[in-house]
Amino acid sequence: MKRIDCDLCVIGAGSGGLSVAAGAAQMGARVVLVERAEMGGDCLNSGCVPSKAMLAAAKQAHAMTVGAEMGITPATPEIDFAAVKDHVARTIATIAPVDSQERYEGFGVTVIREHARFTSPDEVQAGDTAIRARRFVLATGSRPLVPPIDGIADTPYLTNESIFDLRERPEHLLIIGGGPIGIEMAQAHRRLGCEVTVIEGAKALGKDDPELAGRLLAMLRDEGIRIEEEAKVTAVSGRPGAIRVDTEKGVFEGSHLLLAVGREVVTEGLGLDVAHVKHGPKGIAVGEGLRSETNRKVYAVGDAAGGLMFTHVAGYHAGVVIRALLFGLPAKAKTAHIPWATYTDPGLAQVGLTEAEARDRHGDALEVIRQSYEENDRAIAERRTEGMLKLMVMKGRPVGATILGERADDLIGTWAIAIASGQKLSKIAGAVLPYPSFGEINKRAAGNYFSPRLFDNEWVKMAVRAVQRWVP
Ligand SMILES: Cc1cc2nc3c(=O)[nH]c(=O)nc-3n(C[C@H](O)[C@H](O)[C@H](O)COP(=O)(O)OP(=O)(O)OC[C@H]3O[C@@H](n4cnc5c(N)ncnc54)[C@H](O)[C@@H]3O)c2cc1C
Ligand SMILES: NC(=O)c1ccc[n+]([C@@H]2O[C@H](COP(=O)([O-])OP(=O)(O)OC[C@H]3O[C@@H](n4cnc5c(N)ncnc54)[C@H](O)[C@@H]3O)[C@@H](O)[C@H]2O)c1
Repeated sequence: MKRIDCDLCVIGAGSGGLSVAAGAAQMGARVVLVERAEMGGDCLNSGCVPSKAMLAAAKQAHAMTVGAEMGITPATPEIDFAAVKDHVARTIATIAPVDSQERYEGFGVTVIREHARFTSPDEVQAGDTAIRARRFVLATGSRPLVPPIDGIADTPYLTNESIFDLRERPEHLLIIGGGPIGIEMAQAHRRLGCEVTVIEGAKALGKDDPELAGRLLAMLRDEGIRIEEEAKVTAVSGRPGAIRVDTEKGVFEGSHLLLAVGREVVTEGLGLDVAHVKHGPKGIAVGEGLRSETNRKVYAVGDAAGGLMFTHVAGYHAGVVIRALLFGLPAKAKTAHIPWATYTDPGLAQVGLTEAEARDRHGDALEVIRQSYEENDRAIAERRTEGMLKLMVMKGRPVGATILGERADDLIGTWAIAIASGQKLSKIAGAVLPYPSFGEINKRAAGNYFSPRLFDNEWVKMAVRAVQRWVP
């Protein structure tokens, strides 16, 4: 048995673990990083990257079918599904060097490619190496939840871990779950020539603003995706190519089944009880500082911490724990400023409070500003006017924003920065932006807050008249 003593042992080389290891090693800490599978974790190998690559191919295919109003004759795209998957694999391969073992070893990190588990509160075993560390970071991620549906054990199904390897086009993809995974995969597959049915037990995109999520769902239905809501699944059955899903709303039949019903945090096999690390079904029990309440040597980041499950959250967590671990400074992980986006076309993005949450918290003092894409010249030129920004404002400061439309994922960034830094709307209204850009939608919304205060204000009018009388 080899022995390593270090400052920091990071378990898991996904978005969270990689960020912690890179930051800590480059700032002088002795770091060991343990990964049992692919470097890069879920995001690179079976999450964000392959899903966005597939959506990009789908968008390209869709673009060929529209455009008559711009004078471009629509064409039926010929889709080579296996070649689309080659594009997905190439995308992963292009990004992979950034997360590679070699790169991390270049930072001075000792990388061990083994399963890690605690053997005591301050020691981890990985293969034939025992690692004693002053601090540990659990960045062990999550995996697709497989619910105990009747018949699931005998029915072939796909998850995000297998769907990107499928090289033949599913004739009819049934998707259980209308969250971001289900909805992104639904549009990608529909535009790549599959019949798609989404079976959702409650409301699809239920974590988003119901009004703008509802508009998006209507557009997806117009593209030919069947989305059944309030259809709780009672049983599944079938064989490859012939799947049946029984729900309280009826029976659905298709050729393939994708499970997209949420994630579960991986806690078993880690020796958490031996290490006295409290954990539950939602993940490792940590406080605001992401530190275990029962073993003060242990921190958890990313999906393992059981909160919002996004790559940028894992990266943010890394910054929080590095501050505490390396400099002993107090640090808290907050959530109010965390944005997210669903990368459909058009996209749906959120930061801060939704309208309903803001009304609950602020009551009548809340102002909701709406800005349609229809008034944006760039959106008109590109025939992408089917969008809307909803801005929740309290006393001149944004407290939430929801955007449905082209480039929603980029546009939400302005509001993420504004909310994180407590900026006033006047800063955004006063910004000079290039014309014609989609970004002007944000500026216009901020301007709308001030327009009635300036233009419908008798005091302003009186002041202007008075000054004009005296100006030479
Ligand atoms: C289909 C899909 C699409 C997504 N799209 C987006 C998106 O567009 N944007 C976004 O922000 N987020 C997206 N996400 C979420 C994002 O992928 C995750 O939030 C992110 O990967 C979490 O990073 P992590 O480091 O916490 O965990 P992971 O990336 O899961 O990494 C955990 C690592 O720990 C390793 N590990 C676990 N246990 C052990 C052990 N005992 N010993 C050694 N190694 C271990 C695993 O092998 C894994 O590599 C998506 C997720 C899915 C499934
Ligand atoms: N664009 C992005 O950033 C992105 C994309 C994909 C995934 N993700 C991350 O991955 C996480 C997991 O995504 P997800 O879509 O799997 O989970 P989710 O929890 O967001 O959605 C799962 C959906 O499945 C439904 N459901 C659960 N059990 C069901 C059943 N038995 N029958 C029918 N419906 C059922 C739920 O009501 C819910 O709407 C997300 O919360 C997000 O954090 C992010």
